[in-house]
Amino acid sequence: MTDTLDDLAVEGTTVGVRVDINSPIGDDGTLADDARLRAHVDTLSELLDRGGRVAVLAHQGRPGGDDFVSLESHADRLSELLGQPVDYVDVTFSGAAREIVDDLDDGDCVVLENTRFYSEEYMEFEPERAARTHLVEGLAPVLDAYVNDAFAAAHRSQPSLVGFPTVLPGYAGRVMESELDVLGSIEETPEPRVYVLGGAKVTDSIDVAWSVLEKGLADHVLTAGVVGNVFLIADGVDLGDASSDFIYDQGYWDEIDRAADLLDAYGEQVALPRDVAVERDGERHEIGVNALPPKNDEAAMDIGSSTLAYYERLLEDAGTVILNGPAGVFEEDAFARGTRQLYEAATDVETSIVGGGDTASALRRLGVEGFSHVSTGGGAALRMLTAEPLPAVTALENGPSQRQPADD
Ligand SMILES: Nc1ncnc2c1ncn2[C@@H]1O[C@H](COP(=O)(O)OP(=O)(O)OP(=O)(O)O)[C@@H](O)[C@H]1O
Ligand SMILES: O=C(O)[C@H](O)COP(=O)(O)O
Repeated sequence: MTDTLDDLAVEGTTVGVRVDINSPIGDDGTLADDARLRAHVDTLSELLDRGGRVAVLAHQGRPGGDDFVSLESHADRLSELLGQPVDYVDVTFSGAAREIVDDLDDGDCVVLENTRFYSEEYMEFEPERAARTHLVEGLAPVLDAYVNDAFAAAHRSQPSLVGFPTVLPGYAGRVMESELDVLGSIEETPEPRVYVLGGAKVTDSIDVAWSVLEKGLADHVLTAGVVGNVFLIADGVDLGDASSDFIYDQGYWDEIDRAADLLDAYGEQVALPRDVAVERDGERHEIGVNALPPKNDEAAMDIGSSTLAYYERLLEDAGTVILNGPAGVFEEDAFARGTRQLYEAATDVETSIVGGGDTASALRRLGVEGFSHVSTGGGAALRMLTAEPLPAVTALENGPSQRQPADD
């Protein structure tokens, strides 16, 4: 069990708070969506209201990407969301950063620079080694405690996630606590349990499928999106060149063999699309799998109506549904139907859990709501849904035993 904010004596304590505010960035290089910032408001406000001195740590993007930008606009938006000044500092662990953190007063909040501007933060380490990186060795001396609220990054073994709790008392923030609560007790959710695997992360989805079927966690796995297309090809369906080339170009061709092996081992529990939707004459056109390949070699962009009816029947009997990834190219109106209808059907299941940051924002855009839990995490949620440990959570659990008394 990890300690939470209930176990931390916050007043007068300087706390390094790792959040995940890795967000879409606009053409002007600033924040384009604040959903992930909103998620952390409860944790940050609680720490500030209880008299904490808060230094926010976070990453944005990956080196080389267009979204690999500074956290200045994130700090501006956090200031609006928290209703108090939030300073931004363009360094993370230098002498200047230490001085600013050391000078914080009770209730002050500062956002330090993008942790990934420092090369070690984009590497994975064992916690003890991560504790000896420049970031952790530089900053830890001016911190009294570490709070990890970055559930969405908890599958990474990077210094800001596993190094700090190895040298400082570590606590789960409110986002982390609620994610661990819900996703950590997957085995206790009502059965039958159905996993819906869509989207474009084929390797991750096949890993999840193997794992949940092997562990007996899933009664059925429903496939959709690019994942469904890979399974169709693995099942011997000729999807045509457009879809096949797409899968090849995305580097997923070898996954077809893994999907075929999975079908050999667990075929009866894995549901495949019965029809797909393509674009023909500028409109959505559905084709049954027996009539494939498409005559004009159009790409399969969504699951069709027969598949939806079939999947809805399987969901009617489910006690729990766990969904990750859209059923089609939801960004285009004509191909959003599969995602909207399938996810809407899932809201009727007793326990419905959605993993995947992109999926969550797709659902917001499509106006689908009513799930038991929408996770802030993509990869992290997937990993937890297979009942695998997350390095950042393990580091919190194993951290220094020294704990401070809670506030009175
Ligand atoms: N049939 C399809 N052909 C091509 N692209 C597709 C198809 N179905 C879904 N997609 C694409 O998959 C993408 C989303 O998949 P992804 O796996 O990244 O979702 P996610 O799991 O919610 O993401 P994350 O885990 O990062 O939060 C969308 O951009 C969508 O257009
Ligand atoms: O957006 C995410 O999934 C997390 O912030 C982790 O980001 P990463 O995949 O770049 O490590």
